[in-house]
Amino acid sequence: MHFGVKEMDLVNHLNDRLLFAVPKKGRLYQQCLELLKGADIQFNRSNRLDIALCTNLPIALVFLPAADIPRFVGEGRVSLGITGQDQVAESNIDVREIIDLGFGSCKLQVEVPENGEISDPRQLVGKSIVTSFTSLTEQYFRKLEAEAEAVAGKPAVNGDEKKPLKTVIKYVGGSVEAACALGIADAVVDLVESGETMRAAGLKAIETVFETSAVLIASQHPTHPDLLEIIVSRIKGVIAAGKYVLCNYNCPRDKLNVVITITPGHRAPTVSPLEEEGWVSVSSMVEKKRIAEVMDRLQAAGAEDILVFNISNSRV
Ligand SMILES: Nc1ncnc2c1ncn2[C@@H]1O[C@H](COP(=O)(O)OP(=O)(O)OP(=O)(O)O)[C@@H](O)[C@H]1O
Ligand SMILES: O=P(O)(O)OC[C@H]1O[C@H](OP(=O)(O)OP(=O)(O)O)[C@H](O)[C@@H]1O
Repeated sequence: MHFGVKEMDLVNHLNDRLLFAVPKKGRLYQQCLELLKGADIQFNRSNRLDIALCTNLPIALVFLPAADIPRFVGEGRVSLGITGQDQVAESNIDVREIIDLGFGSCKLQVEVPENGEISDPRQLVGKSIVTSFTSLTEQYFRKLEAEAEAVAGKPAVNGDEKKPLKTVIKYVGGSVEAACALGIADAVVDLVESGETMRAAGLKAIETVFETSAVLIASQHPTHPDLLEIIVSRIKGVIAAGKYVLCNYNCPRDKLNVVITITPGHRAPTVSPLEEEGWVSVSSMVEKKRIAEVMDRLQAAGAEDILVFNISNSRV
């Protein structure tokens, strides 16, 4: 971390500000910046400085590794943060998960050599596993070992944390996939999105340990609760705006009963009379991923002039 002299100056200006932790690089970085822009959280970040004061709100952004953000937020001095749900679960730290941000989706999976003998995670009990997620991996193998004991008819305490684990779990900080090829692991537990990295390393996934996406987290005791609520509702608005589109169409009044069941809207659709006798115009929010199917159904039900608009921001 680069807390230089300038940052020490900045630290002295932090007392009256809500601290908001954002990943300093990596997979979540770019989308976090877009989210902050959407929520109109403006800041200037000097080159290589990991603290930036917001210019339009009493907030300071702190740029930290995604893996460390749950700890900073859990300690309470940093009130808000964005990181992966995997990092929150791995850290075992008590923070409030506020909203699933819908990006950074991937799966923490058990990966083994594509052409090897292992095809079932139970074959890995007692073997060597390499991962950056040692806590989640240990929990997973504790459960697996307890199940194996139960099947063997021995008394099994489900996931007993005091019992030594037979499976060896080793930590590496990155390039986890290389561990099998380098002969230090029988399997790895790592994040998979497209599967390209895994396939390039000659590995295949045999089990999912955890499904994750980016999440907004808050400290249990935030320093500026009122400001926190404002930021949270701005971010919720940006996320909702990205999930929905606005659908407008015209239809004969006698078809209204049918079409509004297709576009019930967030609360209710807006229906306005048209100048043409017997016709109405309907406006309704629709989930973006369902819009093509909704347009098909509207057309089949007699709607005309169907128009779809992006929503740039919202408070719903
Ligand atoms: N391939 C991926 N697709 C989507 N989200 C991912 C992917 N890899 C990681 N993530 C999410 O991003 C978080 C941070 O991962 P990333 O690998 O970017 O961390 P980093 O170690 O801080 O960055 P870097 O890998 O550049 O050192 C992960 O905990 C996970 O929630
Ligand atoms: O399934 P894919 O789409 O190929 O993505 C998966 C890869 O992405 C992440 O690493 P990243 O590239 O962020 O670098 P890292 O290994 O340094 O963490 C993850 O650790 C995998 O290696």
